[in-house]
Amino acid sequence: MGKTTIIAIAGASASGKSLFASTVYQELVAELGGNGIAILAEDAYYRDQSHLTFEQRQLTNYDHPSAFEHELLVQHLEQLRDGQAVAMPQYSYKSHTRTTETIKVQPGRVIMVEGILLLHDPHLRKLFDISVFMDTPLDVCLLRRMTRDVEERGRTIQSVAEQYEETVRPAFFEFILPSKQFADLVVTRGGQNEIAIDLIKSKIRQLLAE
Ligand SMILES: Nc1ncnc2c1ncn2[C@@H]1O[C@H](COP(=O)(O)OP(=O)(O)O)[C@@H](O)[C@H]1O
Ligand SMILES: Nc1ccn([C@@H]2O[C@H](COP(=O)(O)O)[C@@H](O)[C@H]2O)c(=O)n1
Repeated sequence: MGKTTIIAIAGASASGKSLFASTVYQELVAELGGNGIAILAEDAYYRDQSHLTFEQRQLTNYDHPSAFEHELLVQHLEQLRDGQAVAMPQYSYKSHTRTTETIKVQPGRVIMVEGILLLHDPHLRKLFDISVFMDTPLDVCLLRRMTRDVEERGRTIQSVAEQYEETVRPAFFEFILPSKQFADLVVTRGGQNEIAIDLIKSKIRQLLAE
């Protein structure tokens, strides 16, 4: 196998990172088959908190870099780059901790990883060959997060609003927005920007053909 290319997709919560990454992945898998492309989520690397009570887990700041086990993500990306499969943790937003399951991720010519603080961490940045930043207005992100977190993550509108004010918005300005300078490609209109999706797909097709 040739050199592995690692593509990072960063940006605010609910900016469309996961929709963007999964659209690129699914469309290429439908076209070329699953071999050669792998996809990881930074959220899977939230620290395990199974030793804490649910009430204690609710106090964690999930928008601060310390909430993530980036050391493990770095290790897994390095292993994938070196041709070894990894066991990606699985995370539950409802219980605020990892589940007991893991998913086996096979190495590929192209690895995509998406998450809010990927470009903030210099150790991770060193591993990325291509960095994308989803530049979606924060009010649009909040509205999308409100719907998604109530429908999919077991939250109430009030809890989403409180968390947004307390940690999500401050962390956006402290950590996420300043990391935009490290992106190669800045994408507007979230996970449905077809031109940006096509650009990344073309790049991946080209890498897979080399
Ligand atoms: N361009 C878009 N138009 C409409 N809805 C979108 C768009 N991009 C993302 N969404 C929706 O917004 C929500 C958050 O998107 P998601 O990809 O989960 O964001 P992130 O991974 O950045 O947190 C999801 O329900 C997704 O389907
Ligand atoms: N237990 C948790 C863990 C994370 N969050 C929030 O998730 C956001 C990051 O994920 P996205 O898919 O939205 O990028 C982050 O802003 C955390 O606040 C949470 O609410 N609970």
